This record gives sequence, structure tokens and C-alpha cells, in this order.
Amino acid sequence: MSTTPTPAPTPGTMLDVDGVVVEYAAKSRRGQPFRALHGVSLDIRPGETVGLVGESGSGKTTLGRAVLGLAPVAEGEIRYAGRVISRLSARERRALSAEIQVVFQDPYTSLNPAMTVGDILTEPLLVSGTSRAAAEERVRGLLGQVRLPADAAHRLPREFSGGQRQRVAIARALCRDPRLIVCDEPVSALDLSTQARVLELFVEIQERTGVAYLFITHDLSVVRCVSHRVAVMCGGRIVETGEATAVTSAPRDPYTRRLMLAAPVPDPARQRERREQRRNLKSVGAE
Ligand SMILES: Nc1ncnc2c1ncn2[C@@H]1O[C@H](COP(=O)(O)OP(=O)(O)OP(=O)(O)O)[C@@H](O)[C@H]1O
Repeated sequence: MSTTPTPAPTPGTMLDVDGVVVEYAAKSRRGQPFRALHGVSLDIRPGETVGLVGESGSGKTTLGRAVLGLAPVAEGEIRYAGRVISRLSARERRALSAEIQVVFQDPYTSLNPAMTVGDILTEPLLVSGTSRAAAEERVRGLLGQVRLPADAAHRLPREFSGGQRQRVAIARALCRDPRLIVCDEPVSALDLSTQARVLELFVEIQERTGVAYLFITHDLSVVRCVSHRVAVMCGGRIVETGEATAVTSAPRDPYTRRLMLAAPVPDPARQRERREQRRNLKSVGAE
């Protein structure tokens, strides 16, 4: 994939995750709560893409959910534009939803199957007080931005491919001009060529609007092509952060190195090289 992230983001922190602990309630009454995040810290600047990578179960989605106010923050805090947002009431959270949005992994379940694309996109605008005429005008603009035809507004989600549905989900996230979008594995349900086109769309949108992304993925080739910086998670902790090219080409942490070496590579010569590197890592005790 050849997509490259936009030029340097604006300096200054927009989102500040500071020592965040998330615990999920125990399933049984006598069981201990499960600590999914152990004091995680991370910042995102305006217009920046921070890629969040790590193995399954490392806590990536939990961190995204904490930013969205969907996972309980037991310790630490999350600040957005200088304001603590980790302990907001439901009403305050709704008010913030214009600025912080989400695109989920599965475009087959994240869109209401009974609503037309036009209704899916106008609903958040009407709820926030936009007039119907202005909302419909905005929807025409959004469909153009995500490269869907204007008549898409009259159709149901089931009439679209996975990639097109993900474009609808992106348009919905953009409705109210957010400053930050949490993208939770937004291309993993798509085939490779569709992935590349949807990733290009994310980058184009960022160039045009200056939106920032927290881009959650287990796929290192994806993270390399869209991120300015990368944070690597392991066991509920961030074990390495840095510029995307530095982390992906010369990782410092042994876990990040293992993650890079475990990533699939199509070229047989590179596969042999990787096997050799893995053997070397084992022999120096990093595995
Ligand atoms: N609602 C929940 N209740 C209890 N435990 C949970 C809950 N959600 C997640 N967990 C646990 O928290 C840990 C982190 O899960 P999380 O989904 O954040 O990881 P992840 O890195 O996003 O994984 P994946 O890449 O598979 O989505 C896992 O051990 C998971 O089982």
C-alpha cells in the first residue's frame, strides 16, 4: 500500500490520555475486576494520525472506547482541548460527540439496515438543530467527499459493497465536522484493493479538513501507510511510541520487533529473511 500520511500536524496537544487505568467488572460476584489498561499515556496533536498497534487482546479497542467515553476510567484522566472528558455526564458526552467521532470495523453491522443512507446521514444533523434543507445539502456534499453517487442517499445499506458501506460510515462520522475520529480497525473487514482505496480516502479527508485520527489496527502495513506516529500496545500498556517510519523500520522494544517479524510478507525472499531474523531474536533471548 502506497498511501502516505499528510504533512506535519499542527503543534500542540489536542487529546491527552494521562495514566489511564480501565477495569472491567468481574463476571462472577467473588471474582476480581479485570484490568485491561494499566496506566496508559498518549497524546494526539491536531491533524495528526496516531496508529495504535498490538496483538489481539492488548487493549487497543479499550483505549479507543475510553476516549469515546464507552469504557470506565478507574484512574488517570483523558483531556480534550485542555478539558477533562473522562468523567462526563451522558449529556455532556453527547455535546462532545460533534467533535469526537468513531468509525467501527464492521460496515455490515454499524449502519442501521432499515434506514436509507440519506436518513443515516441527515439524522445527526437534524438532531443537532440543522434545518432539513441544510442537512440535505450537507449530505450531498458528504456523499461527494467519500466518492459515492448522489443517488446513494435513496438506497439502503444492503445495496452497497463493504467498501461503499465503510464510505457511508465515514461520511456519517464527518457529518458534524469532528476534530478527532477514533478509527477501530476500519479496513480489516475489506479486501486488499478496497482497503487501499479507503485508506487513501482517510488521508485525503485529513488533508482537506485537518481532522486527527486515533487509528487502531493490528495490521502493520496499514499503520505504516496512514500514521504520523505509532504507539505499540502489549498487555494493556504502551511499550513503544515514536515516528511511524522509525518504529516500523527500527523498533526499539523486543515486543515491537516480534510484532514486525510476525507481520505477513508476500515476497518469499523477505519471508526467508524474516525467518532468519526471528531465529536470531530467539537466540539472543528476546522471545
Ligand atoms: N467488556 C469487557 N468485559 C471484560 N473484559 C473485556 C471487555 N472488553 C475487553 N475485555 C478484555 O480486555 C482485554 C483487552 O481487550 P481489547 O478488545 O481492548 O483488545 P484489542 O487489542 O482491541 O484486541 P482485538 O485486536 O482482538 O480487538 C482483553 O483481555 C479482553 O478480553
